[in-house]
Amino acid sequence: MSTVGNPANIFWHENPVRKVEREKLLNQQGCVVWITGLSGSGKSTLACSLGRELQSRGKLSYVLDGDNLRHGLNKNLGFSPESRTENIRRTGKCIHKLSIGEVANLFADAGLICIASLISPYRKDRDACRALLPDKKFIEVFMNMPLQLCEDRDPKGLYKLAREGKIKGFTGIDDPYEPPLNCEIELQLKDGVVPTPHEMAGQVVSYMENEGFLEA
Ligand SMILES: Nc1ncnc2c1ncn2[C@@H]1O[C@H](COP(=O)(O)OS(=O)(=O)O)[C@@H](OP(=O)(O)O)[C@H]1O
Ligand SMILES: Nc1ncnc2c1ncn2[C@@H]1O[C@H](COP(=O)(O)OP(=O)(O)O)[C@@H](O)[C@H]1O
Repeated sequence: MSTVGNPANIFWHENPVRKVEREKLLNQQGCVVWITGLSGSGKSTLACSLGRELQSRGKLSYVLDGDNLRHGLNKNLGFSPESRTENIRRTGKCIHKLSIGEVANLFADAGLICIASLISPYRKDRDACRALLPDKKFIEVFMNMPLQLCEDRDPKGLYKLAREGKIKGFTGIDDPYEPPLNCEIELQLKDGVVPTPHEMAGQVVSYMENEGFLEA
């Protein structure tokens, strides 16, 4: 009888190099910055700006972008509620698909600052990713931009297609986005103006500095 997939026959092998040692080497705390928000709200832009800012401070980060991962790791996934959940967190039903939450957790364990940028519309999925990580190592950043702004931007023309009924189940149009209830950072308009990517990245970096993530 095959024992493949039987957790009873799988054992944890301890790595002699501990996470704190890796963090000391990098002089930073491994963590996940999880950027959530509507399509077009600026997630990828913030992820890039934050990555650049951290790099300039000598901090090692890596971006996991939903759109990009759907070209590779998760290319067989669609946008049904089940697929979105699978994209973000392995449900255990499908052994071939990698969960971004699990991957982000591995990056954080490696000592990196993992920047995950996904719509991640469902609260339960984000909370499940949070639960994968040690306490306070999951920094949820909510891109709280109005739907109208995202739709006006529509850089890929997807909102237009969704309004025309040519894409079904589009987040914010005919599929829900559940805003976070207790995120660490909320980014929003200031006096009706969108902060620059640099300003937004600065807000995240300030939080990380204050919370001690940028030193071992
Ligand atoms: N139905 C539907 N709803 C929402 N988004 C859609 C859809 N179909 C395609 N796209 C494009 O896919 C990008 C979102 O992928 P994600 O992996 O971040 O989505 S999710 O977290 O699994 O919901 C998203 O990219 P971003 O604009 O960068 O968010 C869209 O370009
Ligand atoms: N802070 C910002 N100020 C002005 N334009 C922005 C800002 N952030 C993003 N944009 C623009 O909005 C569009 C969508 O941004 P993007 O980062 O692709 O969003 P998402 O990853 O959430 O879909 C892009 O054309 C981008 O240049």
